[in-house]
Amino acid sequence: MPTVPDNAHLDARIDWRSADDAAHWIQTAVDTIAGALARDLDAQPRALLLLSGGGTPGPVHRALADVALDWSRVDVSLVDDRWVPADDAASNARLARETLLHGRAAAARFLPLVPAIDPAEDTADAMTAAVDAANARWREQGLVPAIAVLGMGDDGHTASLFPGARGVDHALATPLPYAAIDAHGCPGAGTLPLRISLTAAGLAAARQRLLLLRGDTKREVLARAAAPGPVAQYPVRAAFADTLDVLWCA
Ligand SMILES: O=C(O)[C@H](O)[C@@H](O)[C@H](O)[C@H](O)COP(=O)(O)O
Repeated sequence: MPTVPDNAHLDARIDWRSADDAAHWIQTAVDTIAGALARDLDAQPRALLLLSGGGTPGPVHRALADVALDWSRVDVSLVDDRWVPADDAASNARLARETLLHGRAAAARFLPLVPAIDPAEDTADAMTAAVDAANARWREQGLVPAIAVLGMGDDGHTASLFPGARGVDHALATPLPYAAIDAHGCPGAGTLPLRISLTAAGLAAARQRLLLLRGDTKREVLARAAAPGPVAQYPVRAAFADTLDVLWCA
């Protein structure tokens, strides 16, 4: 079992777990997420699950879909999404629908962040309206997320909080759960710079945060981020609220 990296001055608030192999990593992630949902479903009528996008979480979502939960009482929403149509290959809503929302989990209620995009509408206005709607829904739904499942880029971003992106300073300071991000010029955002993202407050609001990491590069980036420093330098630091569960595998 790989041990916690000896070069990692991990903050006491990081609960680091590493898995021997991908199968163990997936099952541990599924058990953690399902446990968080079951805990909330035991205590209240509904539970809220927040998912990220990217290339890491798909296998976990697929395995999670088979878990025997009362999925009809689960709301699934997103940590962040790209400002693309819901059927776009880059859409995190599409990723959630394709990897989680089938089988047993098809009974869950999905709450997207990005509405149908009207090309005739001013993009900035449309994104502002979508963020306002996501924040209003969060307030009206009154649900504390049972768990936010996070990823991290090699630049130390999580959600869509890219270092140096327009809107990140606001997202790290606002008490609202979602914000619009313009990551033009941020390599980590690739060709998808316009985002709606959980803010630092949104990340902190979740009862639990699970950061799923694969590979040595991400382990090293997290170790650097775990050292003291400004959140804006490594925005994954915004997820260090209270406790951050990290699950890593080579
Ligand atoms: O919309 C997104 O891209 C994600 O929410 C983002 O925060 C992702 O978790 C990281 O970029 C890591 O992505 P990988 O899993 O592809 O490394």
